[in-house]
Amino acid sequence: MKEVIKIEGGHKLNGTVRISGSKNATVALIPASILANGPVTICGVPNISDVQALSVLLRDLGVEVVFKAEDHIIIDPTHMENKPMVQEDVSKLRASYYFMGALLGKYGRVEMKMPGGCYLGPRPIDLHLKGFEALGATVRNEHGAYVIEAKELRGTKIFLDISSVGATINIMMAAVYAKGRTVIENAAKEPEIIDVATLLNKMGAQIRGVGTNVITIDGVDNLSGCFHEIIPDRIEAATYIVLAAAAAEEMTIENIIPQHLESLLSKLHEIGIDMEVGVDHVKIRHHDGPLRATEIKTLPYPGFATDIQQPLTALMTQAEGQTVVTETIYTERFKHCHELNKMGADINVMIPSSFIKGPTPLYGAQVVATDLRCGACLVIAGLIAQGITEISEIYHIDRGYENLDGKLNALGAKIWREKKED
Ligand SMILES: CC(=O)N[C@H]1[C@@H](OP(=O)(O)OP(=O)(O)OC[C@H]2O[C@@H](n3ccc(=O)[nH]c3=O)[C@H](O)[C@@H]2O)O[C@H](CO)[C@@H](O)[C@@H]1O
Ligand SMILES: C=C(OP(=O)(O)O)C(=O)O
Repeated sequence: MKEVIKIEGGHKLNGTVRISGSKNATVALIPASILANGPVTICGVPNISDVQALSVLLRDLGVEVVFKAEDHIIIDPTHMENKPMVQEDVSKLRASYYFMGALLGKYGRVEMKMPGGCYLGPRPIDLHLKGFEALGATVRNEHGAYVIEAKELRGTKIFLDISSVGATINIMMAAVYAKGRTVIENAAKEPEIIDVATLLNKMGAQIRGVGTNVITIDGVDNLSGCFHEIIPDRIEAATYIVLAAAAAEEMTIENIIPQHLESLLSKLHEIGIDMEVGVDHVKIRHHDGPLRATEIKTLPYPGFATDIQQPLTALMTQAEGQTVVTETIYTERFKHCHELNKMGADINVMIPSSFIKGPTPLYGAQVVATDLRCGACLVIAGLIAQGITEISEIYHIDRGYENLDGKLNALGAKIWREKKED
């Protein structure tokens, strides 16, 4: 039996939605916790399947994991054992690659295969591996698994050819116990990287420069347990903001950091969305009259996030004129366009761009969540479509959106899950 999400479109949304802790921060904070030599408590942990998958990986390594209250997790690595990572669990998500940096940093050895996660075109990890090698590790491939080992990790200067989020975090984790100083140049600047460095510094690490493109890590001998609260999820926030712009009368999105969303908010202002930005919330009101088409180019933070272009595409089907989305991070990240066309959209993809002609009415159809943010895009399209939309492959959506159906139904949407024969 497989599960699908069904949405009856056309219901106007009203009310307030609270944004959960950041998926992309959480999935790095959890592996980073094993670098401590005592229990780490993290609060604001979203209830998503990526977190469940990571807790299985932790328990495989003998780490004690306790879920407390609603959103607290206690991770105690005191009795952990470094052994090869179980492939089936590793391939469930992208972020399992953070165990490479964390285990290498703590034990000088890690053995695991390629991580999973959304297929957005090729997603190599060469920059992570080059970074580990620069720190003194050897990397070899044994029967399809990476074996990364080092007698001693030594600080050095590492220039990233691409400012990769994953490579920046992974090298930072591998370097916290290295001898001497590591400098990462052309480092990524995403807010989730700052969150991970904040956790590591609370444990006792010496990391400076996060949020700029030069990060300096001075190796230390010991890291201790600590308490940390995760930043709000800027991609979940963006999804609900776009969804409100598409389908709400009046909706407030709360528990957000508006500075993390500036590239989106300025784009929404440009296309004519009526919004009020507060210290920790955004209020969106129904827009009378046509939205303006625009041009969007995805870029590393603080530029327009690639994870947001897919949800935004659903809204842009309702704008007057032609919107052009150009992907510079994952040039093949356009599968959602094909699904939207099944619902009546008029989108032409010529990699690395999509050309969205609007406005086009959307109609309920059977569509596939080919990846996480494609799923978010189809949910938004389903909310404004006439009739019923059925979305399959929804395990992608559950990787990154906490209680999506509950949050939307509380706002007045009609969304539910059904089991179907395979
Ligand atoms: C768990 C997590 O945080 N996922 C996010 C993270 O993914 P992830 O960390 O995998 O993305 P990266 O920032 O590493 O990727 C950026 C670009 O660099 C390339 N690259 C990356 C590493 C490498 O070794 N070699 C290489 O060529 C990638 O193919 C891509 O074109 O950042 C992406 C870009 O903001 C987001 O879409 C993902 O949601
Ligand atoms: C691509 C994403 O996730 P991951 O890197 O975990 O596959 C995403 O969050 O949009």
